Amino acid sequence: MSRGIYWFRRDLRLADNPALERACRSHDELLLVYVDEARDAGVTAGRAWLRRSLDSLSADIARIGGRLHVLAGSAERVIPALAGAAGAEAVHVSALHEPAADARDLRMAQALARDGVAMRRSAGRLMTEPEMVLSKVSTPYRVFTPFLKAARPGWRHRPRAAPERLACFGLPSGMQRLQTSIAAPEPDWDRGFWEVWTPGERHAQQRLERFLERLDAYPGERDCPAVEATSRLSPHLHFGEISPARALEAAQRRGGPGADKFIAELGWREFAYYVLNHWPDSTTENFNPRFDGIDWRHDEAWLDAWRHGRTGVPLVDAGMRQLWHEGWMHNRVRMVVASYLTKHMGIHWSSGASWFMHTLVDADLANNTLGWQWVAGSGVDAAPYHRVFNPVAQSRRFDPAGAYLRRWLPELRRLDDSEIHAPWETGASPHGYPARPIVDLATGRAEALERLARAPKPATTTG
Ligand SMILES: Cc1cc2nc3c(=O)[nH]c(=O)nc-3n(C[C@H](O)[C@H](O)[C@H](O)COP(=O)(O)OP(=O)(O)OC[C@H]3O[C@@H](n4cnc5c(N)ncnc54)[C@H](O)[C@@H]3O)c2cc1C
Repeated sequence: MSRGIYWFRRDLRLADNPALERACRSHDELLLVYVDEARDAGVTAGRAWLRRSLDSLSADIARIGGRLHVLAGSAERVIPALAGAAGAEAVHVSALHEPAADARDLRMAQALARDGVAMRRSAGRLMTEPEMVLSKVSTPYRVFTPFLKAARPGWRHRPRAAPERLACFGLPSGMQRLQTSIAAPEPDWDRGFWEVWTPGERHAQQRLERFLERLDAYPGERDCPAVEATSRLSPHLHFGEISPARALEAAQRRGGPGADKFIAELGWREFAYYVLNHWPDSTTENFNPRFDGIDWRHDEAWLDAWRHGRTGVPLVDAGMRQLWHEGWMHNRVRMVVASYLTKHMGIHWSSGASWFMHTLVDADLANNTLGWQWVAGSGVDAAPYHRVFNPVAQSRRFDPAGAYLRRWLPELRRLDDSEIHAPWETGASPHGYPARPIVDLATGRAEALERLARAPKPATTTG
């Protein structure tokens, strides 16, 4: 009788999960576990999602005869102890493709090997192995378009069905004390999330199907925050409730210009992981060292106004309030709020990135870092620093009727379309909303450009 352990991480699904398929093929019985290591790491939107996603996965597993055990502790201790106590031959995982997590997997594989247990890692989270795609001179790509051109031919996919039955064995004796469950946030600040989201594999698949019906409109409407034109698959992809390959294959089957655009966006996710793997320091360091010399502003009151949607700039405030309420923000608005923080307010991108990591249900180290460094101008293939998004022009262009602003800023609901994007211009700012932007748009832009001009040019550039 061969026994294996399946350790779920960010692959919270049964279908199209190569690691799980391999585990089922390799053993007569499995022990299915999730190790909750972040119990003391504070409350985040992602954790609120995780709680429901694990409930959904547990129910799906139970339907096919298995059982998921959620255990508390450090995985580096829990997994080898479980393997030893259960007499498991192997521990199966999907690769995470985050440098720190991958280094830990390597340490764990070595520790397990000393006890005669194999660690089997399978791909599935990404469609591109970051190490496999290199330029002609064997260096990593720094620009998205050539990366996509090189990577995309390798994105082949044979969808895998979910296992029909799961034969599971129970926790070895003495291990029951590790069982835990993730507590609901207290107070229930996450309640707005569940008006728009349902975590879990089944809902991820349904969201994909609903999106495919609107795929033709995606290229034309994906920048309009008032329209539900994008897939909203990001939290499902982050937690692995659906594989990127499944989304790719479905879009390819559907075809058309919408499919090409959507696949390119999936490509940005691949690129973000690629950059993270080749430049692991980019999560904390400016990719472009010139940005180290910028005199960033440290202003808690400004940061607080930005976080809570009180800057006096309607599109920025609407975005930050959507983020707080839904745990998600439209991509166009993410760019605008990030630009306002880093350029107009002169606050370093890491402050915004860390707020996003706490408040987004799709908070993802790779995607978030790439997004912030891109907007700030400090990243790989970044927007040029002198590109300062004008939040009023963006608002007029992408939300001309102010529907998005009215949804999130009740104070401005009564303003007409000509006033709502920049209420201070006509003296229309209603009581209860800042009378003018915390940083004037023209002054903030000029100061941002001066700030960069003042930063000394480093003698050499890295990377
Ligand atoms: C400052 C900033 C921070 C961001 N932080 C995150 C984050 O923490 N987590 C996250 O998943 N995305 C992040 N993004 C990227 C992007 O905003 C979201 O992926 C997108 O809004 C999710 O909505 P969607 O699923 O409807 O996207 P769709 O347009 O339907 O795209 C499909 C999928 O492609 C991927 N994708 C799309 N755009 C990007 C992009 N620019 N970079 C990387 N992947 C992309 C996502 O996985 C997305 O779910 C950030 C962008 C910016 C500008």
